[in-house]
Amino acid sequence: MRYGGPEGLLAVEGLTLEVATGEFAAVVGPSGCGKSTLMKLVTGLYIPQKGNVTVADEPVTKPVNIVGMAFQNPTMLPWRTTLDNILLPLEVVDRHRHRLRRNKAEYVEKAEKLLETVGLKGFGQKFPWQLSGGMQQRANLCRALIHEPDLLMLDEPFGALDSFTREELWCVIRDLHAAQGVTIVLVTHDLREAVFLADRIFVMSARPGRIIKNQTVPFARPRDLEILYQSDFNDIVHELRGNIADARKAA
Ligand SMILES: Nc1ncnc2c1ncn2[C@@H]1O[C@H](COP(=O)(O)OP(=O)(O)OP(=O)(O)O)[C@@H](O)[C@H]1O
Repeated sequence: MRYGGPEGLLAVEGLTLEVATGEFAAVVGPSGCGKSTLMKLVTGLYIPQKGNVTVADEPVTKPVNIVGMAFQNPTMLPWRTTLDNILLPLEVVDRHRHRLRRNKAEYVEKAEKLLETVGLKGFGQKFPWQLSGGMQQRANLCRALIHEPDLLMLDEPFGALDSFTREELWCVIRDLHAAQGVTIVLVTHDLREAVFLADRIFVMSARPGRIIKNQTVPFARPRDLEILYQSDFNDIVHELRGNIADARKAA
């Protein structure tokens, strides 16, 4: 994938990876290596000049609607309540728009249930600016999940949070993954986050990004936060850190 025409910037090249249905994959790598580009290619926001992207056995040729996305900065519309922000994807996607009009009460109930799952019961009528950063991230997750996506793409969704809130949200995501069987791809700079949450971790090279390591995480689920203090957990984090440092040096 090259940005800005034939002479433009080559963001990723020879980038191959496969994520199985229901799997939790994490993507880590040096800053600027093309992680967000990978997310945009998978979701069909960009179409690569060379190569193929396949989601649920279909070639990606336009934005994929079985995907839910959450990014680092929750972009909630300030003039809509949290609940109305969560319902927004249903208004945008054609297929859902008609159903939303007919079955609004059903969708409101679903949004309220999601809010409860992420610990925001009763906050639906608040405006985003009345919520803390961590609460907005939680609401952002509800918005990514409202249309019951088969694939959830998370791009640094907890980056801006303090470590306690981040760990709390790791558990929310862990439980969502266990309960809904959704396939998840998480881009993160936080190696502990990757090892805590993922079944498989892909390490990318420096730009132009490609996969230089495919690491299976051996820990059984459900994982408890206590695992963060185990030496075999930290060995994996340490090794990944070395892989990324080497990739940066090689750049
Ligand atoms: N729309 C765009 N137009 C031009 N260049 C872009 C565009 N988006 C990204 N790039 C460039 O492509 C390269 C890869 O960017 P990308 O955001 O995918 O990396 P990243 O690994 O997610 O970065 P970070 O870890 O810093 O968030 C960078 O050099 C970036 O400047």
